[in-house]
Amino acid sequence: MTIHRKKKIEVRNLVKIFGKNPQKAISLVEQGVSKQEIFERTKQTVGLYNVSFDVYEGETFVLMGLSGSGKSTLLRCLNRLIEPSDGHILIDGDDIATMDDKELRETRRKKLSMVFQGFALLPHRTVIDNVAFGLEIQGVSKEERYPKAEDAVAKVGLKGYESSKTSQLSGGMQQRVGLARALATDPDVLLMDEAFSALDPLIRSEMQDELLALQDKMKKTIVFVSHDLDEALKLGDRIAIMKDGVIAQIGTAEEILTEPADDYVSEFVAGVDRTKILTAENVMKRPEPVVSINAGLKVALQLMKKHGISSIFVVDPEKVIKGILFIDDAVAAVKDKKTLQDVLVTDILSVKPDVPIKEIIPVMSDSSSPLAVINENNKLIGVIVRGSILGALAITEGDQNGLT
Ligand SMILES: Nc1ncnc2c1ncn2[C@@H]1O[C@H](COP(=O)(O)OP(=O)(O)OP(=O)(O)O)[C@@H](O)[C@H]1O
Repeated sequence: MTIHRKKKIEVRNLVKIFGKNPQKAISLVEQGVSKQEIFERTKQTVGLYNVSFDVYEGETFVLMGLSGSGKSTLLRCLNRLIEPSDGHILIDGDDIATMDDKELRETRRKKLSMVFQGFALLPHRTVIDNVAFGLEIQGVSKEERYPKAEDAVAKVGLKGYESSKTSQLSGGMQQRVGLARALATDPDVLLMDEAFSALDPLIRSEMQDELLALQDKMKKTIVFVSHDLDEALKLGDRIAIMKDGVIAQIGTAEEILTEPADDYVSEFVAGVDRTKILTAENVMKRPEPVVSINAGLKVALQLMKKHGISSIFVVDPEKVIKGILFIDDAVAAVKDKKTLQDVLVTDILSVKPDVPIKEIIPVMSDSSSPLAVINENNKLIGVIVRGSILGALAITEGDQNGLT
């Protein structure tokens, strides 16, 4: 079944050249001249070149890349804080790039909100006033502003702090105020520019968790700029890796880790702890062979011998897992004239498909049995053996993280 998701943002052939003579720079980019050389020859900076991508409704899309790769420029083109040199940016099908001032103001007001790294708060005003301020500049009446601001303050966990001055709050709390101010207008699209980069690591991680929890409920479309790969992998439904003003790859965390588009992306993700990102689903094999609970021991034994395996999962006709049969038990049972049911081990190791490998490795290293991957109805959907994990991590024998 194909799921058709609504495109919220469509970026087409977006170009941004900083400087007075963009055309000269564009013709050099087209000839494959590097960004550095273009700058040396023309004094024009290639901010973005021919960038195209879609962001789906309800998606968290992360723009990721080294300093100067064009992330902020791209984000700021989306609400035209930076004017694109060329290309199209459709939001719900309407092209931001060609709107007149009035249409642009209206679209920003109704659909877009931005959260900045430096919080951009008014330090001597209270929390509630800062949040309401976002609504005030949109022309929302005072009667409407304050109830909306209170809702937003509660959403980000700052209930009780409404009358505190923002200058007296910690960095994490200030960023919550920044987030509340952006949420108060109930935008469809949140643009977040390195929103958590100024926070220390623990608070930052807390804010990331909070955003994930909020997003679970709000289902906004979020474009999030980060130069931190761990943050990108944690937050992004999909990630665009940028290099020198172009997108090197777009994909889910798993896609980027397992199928990097080029050497640049490979190097970029080389240091990532894959065990945190890859899940049971990414490393499982097809559950074959399995044996039916209604089959005899002899059939089970034949299957194990034919496939050279020492155990086999036993399922009912609906593929619901019933247990595991070990070859030694099966051989003994045939001799003793027992049935499959008599020697079936029902206490099996199993995981759900979304469990990270990090949690699976200790389980596997304590046991030689394969691990069953089951869905919410207890149907067997995959099997994990040690080799599948090692293969996915592509680690060498001397470095098996407790798997030996
Ligand atoms: N106003 C400007 N005038 C000239 N060049 C600019 C301007 N803004 C950005 N640039 C250049 O455009 C390129 C992309 O910059 P941008 O700020 O988008 O990168 P970034 O990936 O967001 O980096 P960072 O993480 O450091 O913010 C850089 O080479 C930068 O020097």
